[in-house]
Amino acid sequence: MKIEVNNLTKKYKDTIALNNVSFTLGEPKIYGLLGRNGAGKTTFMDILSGNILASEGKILIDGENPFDNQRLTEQICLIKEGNNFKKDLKVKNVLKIYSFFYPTWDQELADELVVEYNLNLNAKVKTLSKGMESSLGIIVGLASKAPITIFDEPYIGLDAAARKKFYEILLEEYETEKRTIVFSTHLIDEVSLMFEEVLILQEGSLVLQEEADLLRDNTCAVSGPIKDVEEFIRNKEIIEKKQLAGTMTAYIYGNMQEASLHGLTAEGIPIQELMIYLTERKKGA
Ligand SMILES: Nc1ncnc2c1ncn2[C@@H]1O[C@H](COP(=O)(O)OP(=O)(O)OP(=O)(O)O)[C@@H](O)[C@H]1O
Repeated sequence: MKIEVNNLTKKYKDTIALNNVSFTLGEPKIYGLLGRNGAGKTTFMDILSGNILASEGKILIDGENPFDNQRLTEQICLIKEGNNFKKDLKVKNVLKIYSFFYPTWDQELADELVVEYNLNLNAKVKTLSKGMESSLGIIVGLASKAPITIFDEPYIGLDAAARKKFYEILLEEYETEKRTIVFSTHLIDEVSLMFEEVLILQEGSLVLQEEADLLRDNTCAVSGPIKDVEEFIRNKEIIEKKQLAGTMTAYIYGNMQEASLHGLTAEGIPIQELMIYLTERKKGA
C-alpha cells in the first residue's frame, strides 16, 4: 500500500510534535523509523494508524485518509510499547478479537507463536509480566498479517533471546509475504540490518530518508593524520569530525574505497551512530 505524507503537522498546545513532514513510503519494505526521545515517531505512527488526526497536512494510504476509515484500519496493525490490550481480557480472547478484526489474520501462526512464547491462553492480560505482554503484542502484530504493520518499540521487558526470536520470525514471515513494516526502536544496532529503508526524525522534522544499503555504502568514517583527513574531506559533505592526539576521524558521505586509495583508514558507520551524528548536527545547525 502506498503511504503519502504531505506537509504533516501535529501540534499539542505549545508543542509541535511533527513539523511539516513530507515523504512517501512507496512499496512494501521494512522501514526503520528512528529519532531521539520526543522526535515525533509515536505521533506519526498514531496518525498513520488512524488513531489521531493531524493538525495540518495529511496522510493518504492508497489515496485515502486512515482516520475513522474502517476499510483502512483493518489493514493497519499498530503495536505499541505497552497497554495494547484491555487488562481484564484473557490471552485467548485478545487473540479472538484481533482474529475477527483483521481479514488477513493467520490463526496457525498465532497458535505457533503462543507455543513459541510459552503464553498461557487462559491468563488475563493483567497477570502477564511485562515481557509476556510484549510477546502477546508481537504475536498479534505478526499474526495480523496486516499490509501495514507498525511496531513502536514493541518489546519492553522482553529478554535478548525472545527479541532475537521475534526478529527471526518477522524476517521469515516477511520473506514469504512482503508487507509494509514500520519499525521504531532505540535498540538500533540490534535491528538495523533488517531495515531496508531508514527515516530519521529530529524534533518533528524529517532529516533523512534513505535506502539502508545506500546509507551503508555511501557513508564512512575516515581516520588518519589530521592534515591528510582535512585534505581528503575538503569537498565532501561532512556529518561529524573528531580529533584525538594528532589524528582525525571524519564521518562523511563518501565511499570507503576512495578513502583507502588515499592511504586513510575507512570503515562503515553503524546506523545507530549515524543517527546520533545526524541529529546532533541538525540540532547545532
Ligand atoms: N498527548 C500529548 N499531549 C501533549 N504533548 C504530547 C502528546 N503526545 C506527544 N506529545 C509531545 O510531542 C512530542 C513528540 O512526542 P512523541 O511521543 O511522538 O515522540 P517519540 O519520538 O515517539 O519519542 P520516544 O522515542 O521518547 O517515544 C514530544 O515533545 C511529546 O512531549
